[in-house]
Amino acid sequence: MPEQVEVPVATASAVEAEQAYVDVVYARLDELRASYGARLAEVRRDGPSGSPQNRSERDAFAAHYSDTVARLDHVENRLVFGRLDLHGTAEPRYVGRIGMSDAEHDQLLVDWRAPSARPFYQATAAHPGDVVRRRHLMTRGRKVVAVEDELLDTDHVDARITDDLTGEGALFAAMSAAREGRMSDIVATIQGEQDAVIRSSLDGVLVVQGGPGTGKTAVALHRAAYLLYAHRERLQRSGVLLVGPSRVFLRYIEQVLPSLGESDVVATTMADLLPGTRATASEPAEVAEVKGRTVMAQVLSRAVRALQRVPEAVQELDVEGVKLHLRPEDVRTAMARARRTGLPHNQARDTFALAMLDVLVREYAAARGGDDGEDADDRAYLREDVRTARDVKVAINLCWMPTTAHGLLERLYSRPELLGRHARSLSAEDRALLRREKGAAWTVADVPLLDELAELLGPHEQAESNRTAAEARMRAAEELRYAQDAITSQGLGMGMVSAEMLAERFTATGPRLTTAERAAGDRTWTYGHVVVDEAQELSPMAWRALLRRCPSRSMTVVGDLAQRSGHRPAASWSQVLGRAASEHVREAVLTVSYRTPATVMDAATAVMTAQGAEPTYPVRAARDLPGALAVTASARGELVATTAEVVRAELAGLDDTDGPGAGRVAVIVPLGRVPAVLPALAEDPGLRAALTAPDGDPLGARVAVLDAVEAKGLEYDVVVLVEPAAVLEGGPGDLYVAMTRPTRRLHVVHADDLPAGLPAS
Ligand SMILES: Nc1ncnc2c1ncn2[C@@H]1O[C@H](COP(=O)(O)OP(=O)(O)OP(=O)(O)O)[C@@H](O)[C@H]1O
Repeated sequence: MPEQVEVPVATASAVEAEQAYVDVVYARLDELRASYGARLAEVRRDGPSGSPQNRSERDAFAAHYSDTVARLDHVENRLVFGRLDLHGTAEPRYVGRIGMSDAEHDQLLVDWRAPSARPFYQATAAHPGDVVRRRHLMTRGRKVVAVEDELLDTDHVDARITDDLTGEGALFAAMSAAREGRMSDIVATIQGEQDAVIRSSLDGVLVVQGGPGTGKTAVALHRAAYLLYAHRERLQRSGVLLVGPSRVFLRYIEQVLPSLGESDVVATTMADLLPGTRATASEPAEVAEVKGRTVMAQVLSRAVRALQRVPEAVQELDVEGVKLHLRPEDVRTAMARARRTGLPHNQARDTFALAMLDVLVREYAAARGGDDGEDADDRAYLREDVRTARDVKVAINLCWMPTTAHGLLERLYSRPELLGRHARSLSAEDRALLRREKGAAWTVADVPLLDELAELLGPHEQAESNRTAAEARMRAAEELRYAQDAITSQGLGMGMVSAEMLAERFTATGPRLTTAERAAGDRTWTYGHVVVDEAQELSPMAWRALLRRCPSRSMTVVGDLAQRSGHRPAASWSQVLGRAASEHVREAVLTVSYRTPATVMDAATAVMTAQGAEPTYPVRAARDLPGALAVTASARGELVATTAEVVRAELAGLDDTDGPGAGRVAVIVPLGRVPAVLPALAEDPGLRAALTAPDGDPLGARVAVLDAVEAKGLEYDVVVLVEPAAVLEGGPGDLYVAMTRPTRRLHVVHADDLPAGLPAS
């Protein structure tokens, strides 16, 4: 196992030769950018005028050109990273971020996702296929700084090459680079087992599991990019949904897909899944657990059904002084008819109301002395009398009450007698956990329940029209701004045309939205593929919400059961997935950790094993580093001061190795302690600047203070882990997550005893 990074030195002439090729590719990139940029400018110069049809076409072109320019801008870094020399062809094949041809249509670069790029990731000494030599090009900016060769021709096998790792020099350089607070792509160094997952078939549920740092997130993102490339027709129309554990995590990964040339993916968290609902409150884990149980689906379904009520006795209704009768048997018949439509509650109400009106109008007509020969106009008047009568409206509503998901869930939570009636399968203690005041903010665990209710209820006309009106107002304001810009930029105006007039013309064509934009705003949108990261955290109710969005069951589910929060370990993926575990599920395992040094990985495994929570999948660390694990004991009452000292020393260490200000440190503290520890550390003048997050971006600070749940999925050069015994109180998974975040060094600071399995020094 190599101890430190060794980028093989290639001959100067090889670097020079590759530089010449790389220059050609970048020159072509510049040419394409300039050409698309010019076309975009031309379309924009024509400005927002002309017929709605013209405008709509121009908008389509403008959107296409600006997408292409953005795509070309994003692939600047490491545009070319590989070369294959193949048996039987004199021309080498270059592999890069996107496919590119020169002006004569000769291929300059093969897209990494194309079938012909596959040997770059898959060929091994044992199975070289046609590959004689694989070359990794390491670049900084547009400059080739090194090349690394692997000879796969069996006559020249390099003894160092194993079947496990390809392009070790490039790989170790990537692994050891100082972290900048954002994930980068791994396109140049994808390993064989990862490539197999990335290119696995689109159909069915693929569960990708593996220990911390095995590249699950990286693989999930590259797979999304691969699927969009290989199945563009199918996925461009339906879209791809990516669900991550937190907004911070989504920011952490946000650059990866664009750098792979893909930006049309809807990325969200469970908290933000339901358009128009913001889940901002937090709640105890045991409350969330009850809300996540499958039985809640039954509870909600009963609550909706209870909105459909048959009166016990005949009711008298007054219509224009005439007494009509609402009979239980008529209500029952109308209800049966409405239920037979199979429509959600609010929509089926129309059928119910019409059927009831028919009965009442007949009685009304008879009471008014009319007969069957009455003409259509008369009947329409009679019907209108009945329909608008207050008594009738109230009675029909009482029998079939329209409502919103939010309103109903709020009533269930705040009225114990309602919950008692509909949630008999929950114990009294569990029901008490669900209780909350009206008007309290929503939590993440509420979102799947609201979504389930929205599905059962369907849109509520009044609530919906309020929302549509608000959206229309926003859109109108946007159109007005656009029109004002157009007037200013083209010197229109001068009393001839007002922004309002222009805006009115624009609205005729409506805004142009990408698939992702349309999908993100539509609760009922069904996606062509769904990727779920940190999937071990999702409740059965959350899976139901995701499955509704993916009827094709084409999903990539990524996670690690050992990293699950809380004290209820999951024995298997089928237990976690619940209904999502259909016969289409297939599992893949990633086995090598590219993040955490072996010493730290071994310590984390030992701690888990000592807690009786041995990790599900053994992980082999790709490397070790000297001094990767340090432990500092603190006097009780001086924990923060000791932590501050340790953090300062770690920052100084990074300054020395990577240059002033480079590298990131995370201080991981027990659940609930961030609000106390962060300001206390910030009192240290040596740390204040490093703790400051520019623009409030938590990933922007050089030193982050967070708990294990917030740290999920993230990584830092150095992790200072404060009081591991208390972190363990959140469950063994939390400590496992916390210990496996560093790429270089874990520094434990403790005043309490260390958890079993963690060596004292
Ligand atoms: N083939 C690779 N080449 C270079 N770096 C890699 C490769 N695979 C993974 N990495 C790096 O390893 C680190 C861990 O990857 P990632 O976050 O995807 O792992 P994970 O399995 O999702 O981890 P966790 O379960 O702890 O969240 C990242 O920095 C990633 O870029």
